[in-house]
Amino acid sequence: MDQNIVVKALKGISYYLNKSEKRYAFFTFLLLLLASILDVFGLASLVPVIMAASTPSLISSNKYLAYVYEALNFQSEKLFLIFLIVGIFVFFLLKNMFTTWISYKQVKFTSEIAIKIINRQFTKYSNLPFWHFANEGSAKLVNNVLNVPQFFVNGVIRPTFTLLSEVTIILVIILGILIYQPVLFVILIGVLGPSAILTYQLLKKRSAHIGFQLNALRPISYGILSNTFNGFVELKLANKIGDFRNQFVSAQKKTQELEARSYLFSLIPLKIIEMVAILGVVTIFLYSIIIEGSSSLVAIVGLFAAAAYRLMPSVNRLLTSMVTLKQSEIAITELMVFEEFGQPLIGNNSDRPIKFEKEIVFKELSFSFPESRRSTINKINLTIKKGEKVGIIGSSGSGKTTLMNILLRFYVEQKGNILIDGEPLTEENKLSWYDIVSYVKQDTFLMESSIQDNITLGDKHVDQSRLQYAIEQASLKGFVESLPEGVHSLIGERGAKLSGGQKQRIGIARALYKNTQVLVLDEATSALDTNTEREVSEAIDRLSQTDITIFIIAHRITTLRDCDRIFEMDKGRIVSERSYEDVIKEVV
Ligand SMILES: Nc1ncnc2c1ncn2[C@@H]1O[C@H](COP(=O)(O)OP(=O)(O)OP(=O)(O)O)[C@@H](O)[C@H]1O
Repeated sequence: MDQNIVVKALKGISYYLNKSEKRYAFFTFLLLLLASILDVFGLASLVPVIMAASTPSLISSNKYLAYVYEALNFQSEKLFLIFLIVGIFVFFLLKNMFTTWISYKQVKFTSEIAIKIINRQFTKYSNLPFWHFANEGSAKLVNNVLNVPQFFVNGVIRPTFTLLSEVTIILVIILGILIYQPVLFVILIGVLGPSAILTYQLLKKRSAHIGFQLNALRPISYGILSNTFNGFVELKLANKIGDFRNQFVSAQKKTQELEARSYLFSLIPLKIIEMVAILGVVTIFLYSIIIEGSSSLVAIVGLFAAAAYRLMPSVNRLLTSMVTLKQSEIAITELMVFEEFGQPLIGNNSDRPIKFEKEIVFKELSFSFPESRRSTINKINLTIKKGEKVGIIGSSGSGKTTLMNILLRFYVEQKGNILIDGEPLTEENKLSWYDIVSYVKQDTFLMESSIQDNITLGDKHVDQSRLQYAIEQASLKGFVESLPEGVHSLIGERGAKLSGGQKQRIGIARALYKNTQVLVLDEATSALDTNTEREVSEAIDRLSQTDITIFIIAHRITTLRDCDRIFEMDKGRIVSERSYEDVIKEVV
């Protein structure tokens, strides 16, 4: 037996259990054990009753039956038989009610653990630092949050329960045989033991390999599907759907082959154990035929067959659980990845609330990406007064977005800092900062839901007057009023039913609905046509009347019309500071 995988599984499970859950798990295991013992007892009790029914004289000759007969003071064998048969029925009825109840308890407990793991996985992956997040890719993230916990429950928790109860039940039977029939014990151990070990050894490596490959394949299929449906328009026009289908089918083909092999591996143990049991019977028979005077062996054959008959399903379940565990080993490993992010975000709004009344200061701010040799942001010094509208321009790759990502804390500076009214932005006050800062990107995030949900990000208790204010300020009023269902109209997946300008104005409305004091607009109008640019510019005009501090990263100079100051970036530095008029003059 590979102790490692069992120990690893037990450690993996106990990692997720608190003290009382561990106690509960142990208690459930004891109940499971009791249920298995009752199972064996139930089957074993059938034999004397059937024998007594066919040969009533056994009641007086069998010392156990005779004892019960006397103890209960029965006067007629017939009545005693009826009592035994009804008794057996009642016993089976109660036993099955009891085992069903235990199964229910066990299933409930397992799904509670599953929810706990899924919750933790979600927390972990939503806490990942931004670049880890970007590196992982959404297909892998979905797999790790959704599939791996399920894989762990079905492939680790359930088989471990089965494995433990089967091991105990096998031990109980084998010990019983040892006491009752030592010769049979030796034969059983000699025949079943090595064959079980060999079967497991045969399947072990292959099983781990299957689990590993299946886990690697899942995100691939998901990724291909997600690309196909996200890039539907482009792929159709480029006539590439066929290629994507082929890739998907080929990934699925491998998955199906592996699933089939995995299923086959779950069938093999029973076949081998059955063959070995028959081989055992044949061997004992041959031995008794060839070696004369060993007729007592025939009785042993009968007993062997009976014991093997009861042991075979148990040994089979034991082996299948081990094979499943081995296949799911990867789930234990995968669940342990990024454990350092398993706790909910530290810091909360009441800890060290950010107060923003005066200024934002970028002080000697420097940042470089782990794999990059030069600084992407290089010693930036800037002071922005509250309520100022600031434009940031610069060639592609000059560091504009990176600078804003540091302001939004998706990246953390290596040197210098950003001070809000003198207080540096840190992990501790990040959540409080997020209360007052918003980001409107070129590709605004939109949910497949209503306009209201998209503006309030699914608020349960919507502040209607704030919603109306946000819609008006974002120049969405006319559009919303033209829709039959108003703010409750659905916008399609990722805003499929909206124009580019409308999408971005939803983003602006979202920022206004939230009590935003600092707004970052990234490439606000670069992807828009002239008409919608005018609409978005109108929304920005309105915003500039408020006391919201705004950073606009723009390629179109006209978007920056309302900016108080415009900074130009080059190679991670601020190289100039100008007014809109100066910039316009230069361009002209
Ligand atoms: N996740 C990343 N890992 C490594 N390098 C990155 C990453 N993101 C951006 N960079 C690099 O950092 C530099 C600055 O990128 P950034 O996106 O800030 O430029 P930008 O000025 O906003 O450009 P654009 O106007 O094209 O959006 C670029 O050279 C880019 O290749």
